[in-house]
Amino acid sequence: MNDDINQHCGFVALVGAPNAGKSTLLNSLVGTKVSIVTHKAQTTRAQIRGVVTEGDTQIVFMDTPGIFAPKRRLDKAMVQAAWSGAGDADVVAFIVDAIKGITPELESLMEGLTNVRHPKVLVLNKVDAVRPESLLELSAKLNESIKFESTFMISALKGSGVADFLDWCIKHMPLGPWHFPEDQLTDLTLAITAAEVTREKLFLRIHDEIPYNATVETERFQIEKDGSYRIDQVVYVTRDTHKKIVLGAGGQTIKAIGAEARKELMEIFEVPVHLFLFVKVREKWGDDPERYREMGLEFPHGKP
Ligand SMILES: Nc1nc2c(ncn2[C@@H]2O[C@H](COP(=O)(O)OP(=O)(O)OP(=O)(O)O)[C@@H](O)[C@H]2O)c(=O)[nH]1
Repeated sequence: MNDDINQHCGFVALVGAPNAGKSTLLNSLVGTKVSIVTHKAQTTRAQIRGVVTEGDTQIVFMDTPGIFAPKRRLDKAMVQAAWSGAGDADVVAFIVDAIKGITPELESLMEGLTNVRHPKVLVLNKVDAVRPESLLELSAKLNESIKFESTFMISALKGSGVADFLDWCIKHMPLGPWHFPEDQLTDLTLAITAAEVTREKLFLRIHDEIPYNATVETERFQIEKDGSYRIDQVVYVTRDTHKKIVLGAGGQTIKAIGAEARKELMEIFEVPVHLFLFVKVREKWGDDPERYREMGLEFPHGKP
């Protein structure tokens, strides 16, 4: 048993531009799949947490939604959620896509970051795909404009440098009782995890035909007597044409998405999974404040 008095516990916010690799890093840190990863931007909507416990220390990683210039209401709520996540953290890890380098988007992020008073570290990601010289140059430039406690060069995808970053975080967590039991990897409910997995499979299969406002919700999550899980989910789209795309000819596409999601869910939960997918049209959900509340997103000034 761990002695409460010696426990350390803290929050690390993973902040960065869309597609910088935050979800990939989180998965690598936690060692299992808790946050969805796709090749498209803005897939992370709510704050997903992964928990790492090592020795006396527990770290709660917050995978913030990509912060970018807000256009629609949903985007504004996402940006708000991301920065409020950073404000609550003990350490803010700024994840930068080293392939892209400094972009106008990154510069505006850096402006926001200067207002965050918590200790900040720079994490240059995707080092597997860039030349070392350009990495050093990028690191020097970023360190000139922001005071980072430390700089890490990592490949979240290949795992290199991730352990050093984790060690640093472990050493910098304040004294305090753990928030989660030792074996808990994520505080997401099983239902949300299941929805995230299906959403990932949906977007991986249907790249460009449907917009990002398609969502997946778990309507029923039941643990059966034999220990297996029965999961009913609805894929919500905004148009009838999108519904047809998701279903595919003779229901082929949704069947394939279901099969992939089910396979992965069985690997994650380590029990047999019965997955039932439905597709429904719900118009303009992107402008419906209720939906944001369900996702845990707050609005500035209390209303959209
Ligand atoms: N080459 C390379 N690609 C990476 C690395 N880390 C992530 N990627 C790729 O970058 C893309 C985006 O990764 P995500 O982890 O989804 O990025 P994110 O920052 O969570 O994105 P949002 O949720 O949109 O904010 C994916 O295609 C990843 O495979 C890395 O270390 N090297």
